[in-house]
Amino acid sequence: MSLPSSYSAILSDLNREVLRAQPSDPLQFCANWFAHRLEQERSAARASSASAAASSSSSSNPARFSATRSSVDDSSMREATPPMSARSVTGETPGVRSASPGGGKSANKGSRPSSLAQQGYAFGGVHGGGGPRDDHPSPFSEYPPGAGPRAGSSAAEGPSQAGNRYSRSGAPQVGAPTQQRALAPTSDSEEEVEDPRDDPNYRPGVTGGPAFGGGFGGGISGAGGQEQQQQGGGGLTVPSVNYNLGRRTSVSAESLDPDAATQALPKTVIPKTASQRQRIEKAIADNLLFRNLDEDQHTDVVNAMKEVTVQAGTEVIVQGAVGDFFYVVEEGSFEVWVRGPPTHSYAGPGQSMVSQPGEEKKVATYGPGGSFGELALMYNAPRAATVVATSRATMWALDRVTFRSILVEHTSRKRKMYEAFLGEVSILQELNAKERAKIADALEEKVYDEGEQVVVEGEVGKNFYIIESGRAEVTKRKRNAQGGIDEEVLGVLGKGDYFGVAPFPFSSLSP
Ligand SMILES: Nc1ncnc2c1ncn2[C@@H]1O[C@@H]2COP(=O)(O)O[C@H]2[C@H]1O
Repeated sequence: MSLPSSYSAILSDLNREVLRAQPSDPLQFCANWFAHRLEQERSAARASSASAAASSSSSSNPARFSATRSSVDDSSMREATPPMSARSVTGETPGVRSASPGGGKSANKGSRPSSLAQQGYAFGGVHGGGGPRDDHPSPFSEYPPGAGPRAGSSAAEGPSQAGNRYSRSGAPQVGAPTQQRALAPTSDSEEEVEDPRDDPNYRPGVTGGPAFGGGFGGGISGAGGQEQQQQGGGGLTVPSVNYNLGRRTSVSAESLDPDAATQALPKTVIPKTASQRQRIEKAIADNLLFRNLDEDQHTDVVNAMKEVTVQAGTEVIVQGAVGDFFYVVEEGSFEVWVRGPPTHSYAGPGQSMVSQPGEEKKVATYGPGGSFGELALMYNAPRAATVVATSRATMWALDRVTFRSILVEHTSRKRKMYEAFLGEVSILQELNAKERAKIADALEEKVYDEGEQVVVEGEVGKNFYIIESGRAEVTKRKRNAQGGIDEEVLGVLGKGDYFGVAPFPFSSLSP
């Protein structure tokens, strides 16, 4: 009996990479390489099936974005629309309200994994800034059994301990669905994905930021060494988790095997009852990340989710560890703690250096519908914070490979979708393709009903809006002779026009 040729080919590729990289930790290198390869192949397969579906339907069905525009952007609207520059407004002073039915179907609202593609797959090293605390039990220890500082702790420790240390101070905000129309960077969105380095809390050694606020992201890691691989009806392939802490997690890039895209790739499928599926749907209903997915992606996500129940005091995520899972909270509450970098003091000649662990601060809380653990998965960075349950809690965990392959695919689709549109927006004309791609990542489509206010005169503006389709009136309140308030229409905006607070880097281009 001989080995399958595809397997031999994979091993040849791996051997080549090992020879080239000469890793000091070959086992970790191989683990990373396989995980990366799997992500690439799944992403390519998704992209390939999506483009096949798109091309097979393209004759009768224009691209989604065109279809969106055509539904509202009729010729009369175009004629009624003055040149963009003349009608563009900045700032929040005038009110802007939708003047026509919100056009298009909102396809992609959501996440902004801006640096994902830029980072490629260069895994960051695990750094020590604020290592894991040693006073909380964790059935999800991200250490190999017996190897981590918390190896001896018991998962059964109860709420009393957690109650003392982690008094919950507030519920996470879970955004309700809104009627939307314009495209806005999600700079103030709870579920925005940001490069962790942009976060004010970011500091070297504590990678990551609160990208999603109440949003998403979480990581499990093979359930504390309890589980190295999950297997489901469909042949699950979750690489071993939790086995990386303290190891350098770097992967050298390899080219994508073009044939891989056409191969049937294993997906993570964890068998579930109908009621479990319903519970997942309810838990993710308000999460922007999941709202963006197409039907297949949605199904893949639900299939791959694993139910996890923890006791109060459990550290689901440990700062500094390698992240393997993203979590959505179904029930219960969590606190997020970030430990700052350690300080070092030196008393003088002959004295040794004294190091103090960094201060730990509570930075967020989560409750039902909240999600966490996305940062490490999106940015291939160590966990940016410790997340601890403050009550008994039930979560749904999504493995790293499924999370990344779906998100990466989604990101590239979103970029393609908005590429042409953004190229036509006057304020963005001077940007290069890469800069426009970054903006595409940040866009969130919102659909507004006719008459609905988008920004309100006098209120502090947070977003920058570009009109994808439809029209919006710019109005200003004026006192009339009778002492009442009239709304004077200053202008009408149309497709490609923009208003609101222009974020860097194009604020300098504002008229
Ligand atoms: N201020 C914050 N800094 C870092 N992580 C945060 C913060 N607020 C919430 N989190 C969440 O805590 C998670 C810890 O694991 P991740 O770094 O994967 O993703 C992180 C976020 O989902």
